[in-house]
Amino acid sequence: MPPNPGEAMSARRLYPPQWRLACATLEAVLRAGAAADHRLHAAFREQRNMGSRDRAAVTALVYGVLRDLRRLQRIAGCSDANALCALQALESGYADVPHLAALGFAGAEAMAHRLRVFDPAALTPAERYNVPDAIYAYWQAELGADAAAALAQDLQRQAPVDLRVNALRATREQAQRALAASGLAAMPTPYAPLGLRLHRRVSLTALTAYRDGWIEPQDEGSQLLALLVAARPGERIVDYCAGAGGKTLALAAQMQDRGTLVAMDIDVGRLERLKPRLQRAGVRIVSLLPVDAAQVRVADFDAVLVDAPCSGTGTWRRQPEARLKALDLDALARQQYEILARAARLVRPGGRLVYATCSLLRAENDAVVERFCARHPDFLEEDAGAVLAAQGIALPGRRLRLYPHVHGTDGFFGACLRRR
Ligand SMILES: C[S@@+](CC[C@H](N)C(=O)[O-])C[C@H]1O[C@@H](n2cnc3c(N)ncnc32)[C@H](O)[C@@H]1O
Repeated sequence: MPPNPGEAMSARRLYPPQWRLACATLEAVLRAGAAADHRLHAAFREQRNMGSRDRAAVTALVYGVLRDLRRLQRIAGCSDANALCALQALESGYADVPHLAALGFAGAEAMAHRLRVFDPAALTPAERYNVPDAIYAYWQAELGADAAAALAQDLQRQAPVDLRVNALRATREQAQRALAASGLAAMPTPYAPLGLRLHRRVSLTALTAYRDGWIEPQDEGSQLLALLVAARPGERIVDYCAGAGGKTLALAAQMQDRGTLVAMDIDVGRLERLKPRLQRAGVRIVSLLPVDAAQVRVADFDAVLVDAPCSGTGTWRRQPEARLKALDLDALARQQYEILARAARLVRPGGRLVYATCSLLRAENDAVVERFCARHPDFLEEDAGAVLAAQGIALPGRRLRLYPHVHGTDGFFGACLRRR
């Protein structure tokens, strides 16, 4: 925060098109539930005259508000997008009061005053860390006050850019050298053997290593979930909720592009987005099929991964607006159980079933696995930590639980089951 908000004469210049686009985007996210990144991508594509600085300023304003929404709403006393953008601009030094007034925002002086007199001690921890009250109370009860605060604080931060090196094209060291040649320092991730981490955002599509299929953006935690499948070359595997295929690509690389890999999803539009990624990665073993396609036989696969749709609480670093979604946890858990039970039919006797989410809520994780095991005595749970240990990864625990404040990854959950 500038020392005296509203009088920061050194304020960076915020141009009218940047201000208008930031306010309009925020309005769409808050009122219509739009996804901020989609909205911004579409706007930047349309407004070709916006350069990288414009885009960076708009993105910083919109995400700055979304990461800190509850605190800013308390200060503003309202949820008006312009008021919230103005507060963010004042605090981050993007604009001062005269500048905001020149941009046409009439409440600039009032917002600067509110900022000056606001007492941060008036905030509850849930407001300070921008978490819905019910979820914060749940984390406090489950993890304890200190861990809940550490988790919530980390979920407010910006995530690093994690990459998975495509072992079909390059080793981690080769990819690291290629990125260094493009001026990017990439550090090996602590747990995932093919992960690299960048600490600044770059346009990946401009990189030769990306265009040549050596690297794919993928959070380290998501890479670890794919490793729970322990896929081997020549196996028959289904990625039951493949979406745009982040984990399908990781599985294909584990399988050295040998065997059968079926990527399914209820939303075939998402699967379409996988096609160019498969081509870039040099993967040929993947068939894209709608969920429960007739040609997929039951009890015919060595392993099935269920990366279930969920609340996404573990990914709030990347999608801060996901906190705004009203959650019906009972309905989500029912859907997750049903998907897991349908997918389980495909597993052959002796085969593996992996249940994964990017949720940090027991109702979507342990409770679903326990309900499934209680109703499917032909499946036994195995030790997820042992599955990873067999691949040289030290993350002990019967179920994989990844937290940003502990592991530096997004939040994830994974459980390993085997059919008798
Ligand atoms: C967490 S996302 C998958 C992300 C993907 N595995 C990845 O790594 O990029 C969950 C996916 O489940 C899909 N889905 C929702 N309901 C489903 C169902 N009944 N059967 C199969 N897939 C479903 C959604 O369309 C969504 O793509």
